[in-house]
Amino acid sequence: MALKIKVPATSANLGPGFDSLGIAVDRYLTLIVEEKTSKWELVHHMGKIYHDERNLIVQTALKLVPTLHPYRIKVLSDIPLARGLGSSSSAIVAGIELADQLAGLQLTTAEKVQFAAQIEGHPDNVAPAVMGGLVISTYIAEQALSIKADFPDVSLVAYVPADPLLTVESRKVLPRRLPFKKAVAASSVANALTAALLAKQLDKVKVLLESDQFHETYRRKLVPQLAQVRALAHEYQTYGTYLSGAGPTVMTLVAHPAAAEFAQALKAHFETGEVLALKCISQGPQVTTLRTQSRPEV
Ligand SMILES: Nc1ncnc2c1ncn2[C@@H]1O[C@H](COP(=O)(O)OP(=O)(O)OP(=O)(O)O)[C@@H](O)[C@H]1O
Ligand SMILES: N[C@@H](CCO)C(=O)O
Repeated sequence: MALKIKVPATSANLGPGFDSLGIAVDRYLTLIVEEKTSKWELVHHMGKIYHDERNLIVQTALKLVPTLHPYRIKVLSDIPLARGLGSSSSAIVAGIELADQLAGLQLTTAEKVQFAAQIEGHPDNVAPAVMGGLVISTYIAEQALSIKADFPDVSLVAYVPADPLLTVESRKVLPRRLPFKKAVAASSVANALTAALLAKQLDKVKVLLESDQFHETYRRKLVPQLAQVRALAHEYQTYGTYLSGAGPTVMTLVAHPAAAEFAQALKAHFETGEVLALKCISQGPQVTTLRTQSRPEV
């Protein structure tokens, strides 16, 4: 028997919800856990990602259970790496599910989010990767607290630039401090956006999603495509454009009937990069047991 673990991609921040808001989207990291081996062996075609115990998936699993026996694992992914779609969070959550399954830990959802957030450094991507849907997170006394909600029924169109941008680099341009008045104003925009999303008031979502004062101002020099996508989006029936995670992906909420046309317009506008039609999904990780003879569908 082999084990299959499938973890969704995520899009964090949603404009002003910096380090707090995130959604799960329909791209996946998939592990096929095959057989016990003498050393960890990760079989993949993902470029400069470790194939041995230094891999983030295994590192995470070993942090939970240092004595975990090594396995050969096939890793498949359609999540672009270091592009703002939560690839590292999916790897961390996959590592937690791996340890949970192999060692029979029976971790709770809250324990998985807490552990994943400790490794990732913030809960906004890992929480929806564990829980699915739209998740609003914070820390209270160093404990991650995450609330899952429905996301409005809209299409998501992502413009994924060709060049990667590591989160660690994109965080370096952020200010170390914000003046009190500015912090109050910025967090009130985030509060109102959360309310508008929950109340499905899409007309208000648009202006709030595009009024972030925490990070986009500082990061726009790293991602000039943000302003370009936003300007183009204003010509279509859209509900706001934001920098997905730490960038460089730029995400737009689009009314279903306008999604294909807007995606075409993005493709025509940019000579490089990729345009992805996505949707928010309510399911978190899926774990299934496979018969070894059958070829797994991924
Ligand atoms: N499947 C994987 N296996 C092992 N390591 C991975 C995997 N996916 C991502 N990583 C690691 O995570 C790094 C990218 O993480 P980073 O936080 O910079 O971007 P991201 O998670 O894709 O985007 P964001 O956090 O902005 O949504 C990769 O360079 C790699 O080191
Ligand atoms: N909130 C994080 C998401 C990327 O990990 C950031 O914007 O840096």
